[in-house]
Amino acid sequence: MYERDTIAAISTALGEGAIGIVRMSGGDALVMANQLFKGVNLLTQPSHTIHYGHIVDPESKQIIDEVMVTLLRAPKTYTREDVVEINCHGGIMAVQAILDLCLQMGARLAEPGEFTKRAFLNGRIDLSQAEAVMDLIEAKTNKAMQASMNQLQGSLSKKIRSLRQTMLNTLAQIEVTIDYPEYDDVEEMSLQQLKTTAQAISQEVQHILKQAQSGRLFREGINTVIVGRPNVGKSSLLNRLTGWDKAIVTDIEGTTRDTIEEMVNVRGVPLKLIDTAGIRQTEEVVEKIGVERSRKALEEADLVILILNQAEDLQEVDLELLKASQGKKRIILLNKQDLPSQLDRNALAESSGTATIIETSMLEEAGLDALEDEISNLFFKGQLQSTDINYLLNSRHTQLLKQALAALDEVQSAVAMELPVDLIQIDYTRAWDLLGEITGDSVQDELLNELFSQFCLGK
Ligand SMILES: Nc1nc2c(c(=O)[nH]1)N(C=O)[C@@H](CNc1ccc(C(=O)N[C@@H](CCC(=O)O)C(=O)O)cc1)CN2
Ligand SMILES: Nc1nc2c(ncn2[C@@H]2O[C@H](COP(=O)(O)OP(=O)(O)OP(=O)(O)O)[C@@H](O)[C@H]2O)c(=O)[nH]1
Ligand SMILES: [K+]
Ligand SMILES: [Mg+2]
Repeated sequence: MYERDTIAAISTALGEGAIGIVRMSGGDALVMANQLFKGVNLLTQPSHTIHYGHIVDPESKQIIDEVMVTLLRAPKTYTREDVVEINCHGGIMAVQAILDLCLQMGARLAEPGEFTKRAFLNGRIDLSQAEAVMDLIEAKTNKAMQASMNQLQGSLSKKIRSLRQTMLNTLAQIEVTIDYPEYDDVEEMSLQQLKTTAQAISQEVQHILKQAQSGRLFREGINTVIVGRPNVGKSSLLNRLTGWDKAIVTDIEGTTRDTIEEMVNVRGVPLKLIDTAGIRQTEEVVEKIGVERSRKALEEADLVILILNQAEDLQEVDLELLKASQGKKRIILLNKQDLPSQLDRNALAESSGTATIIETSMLEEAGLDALEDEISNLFFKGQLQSTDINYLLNSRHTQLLKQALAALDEVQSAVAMELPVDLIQIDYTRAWDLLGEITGDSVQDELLNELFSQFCLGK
């Protein structure tokens, strides 16, 4: 069924490493490798064995490298095809030379992700699992890695399949209602029931989308932007949280000219911390651009840390920033507590709403614990534990889920309008299909087959 050509690629990072792997997959992988390998006859060796020997250029007879060759016969392999892995010396020369020899033997250079694509095409993993492999490779935080591992093990697929199963049951009943009106015991599939299922599924889909939003935060780090007027202590905060003097701190206003990013881990919460140029009216060209970037960073933030200097009274820019950050998750710091207070707390209360206010002194390193507590509270408060971050959605998944939601909405309003069942069924089936595209399960014909196999009518 899977007579695909044999592909080859370097499967380890190019660069100086101790070992590099050239991997081949396909029906001719073993034969090709055997032509290059001087050692035992690979063709007669059992599967899942590893063999010491040399790679020799069959034309020049030149020894290219001393290697270990792993032999994996279909179907218990990564791609479900025959796989050979040539473990050679690291660096660029040996792996490249051995890859070239594989290509000379007739293998084709694999496209990016093609081994994993074959794992999908040959049915070992589904689409969302294949996508998880890519996420795993790109994971930058421990939590991100756990999340993609969950996905790789099929958590999203499992969830989607169970939703589709529920929908399928409803569809099956409708089908019977339409085609076999004489079965009056199943004819009771009321429109109301259809609506209820659509509602339930729609809630679940919304839940997945919401969870995934949190998942994204953990995968990429929470975009945390430090804003405030010049000299309030933004760069000082960045340095305190990162534990080293990443940003320049001086008593000169406008020291930070451009946004500075650093990943930090606050009580297990990964933050992409962004220090910005102090916001003020300026005609200075470079600073002006910096201020623009600060405002943009504020707009894109998942979390805003707004710093005020409590040794001065609130200024227009402070009020403007309080307003601009209103709709966001935010924490307000009253910095420079070591200095006499000048800030009118009542005026602040009017503009700060329900935001948490923390008193700090970067100079004396005071209030940082309270800040870390608050950050971890904001993101862990009951709803989010690392083990819950099951779903990693890429934009394809998100699109499909949103489209499915729209279709389910249509179902609900069609029911409200008392449209005929077979019309409503179209939207319902569309939602079912859209969800199926996430796992790669959706095929139109499949719907009918499944319906019949599920709902054995005995005719
Ligand atoms: N040398 C090497 N290391 C590697 C990989 C690889 O391809 N080669 N992997 C590449 O990503 C990862 C391991 N992932 C793998 C996933 C599935 C199978 C596999 O053979 N699955 C079969 C048989 C399982 C079994 O024996 O029980 C299957 O699911 O049918 C192999 C590796 C990480 N380390
Ligand atoms: N007394 C006192 N001084 C502080 C405190 N935090 C920061 N400073 C000082 O205030 C000055 C400005 O600090 P920065 O961290 O550079 O301020 P900033 O907000 O990054 O300033 P810009 O980059 O210019 O916008 C420096 O001299 C710091 O040492 C504090 O809590 N107390
Ligand atoms: K400064
Ligand atoms: Mg600064």
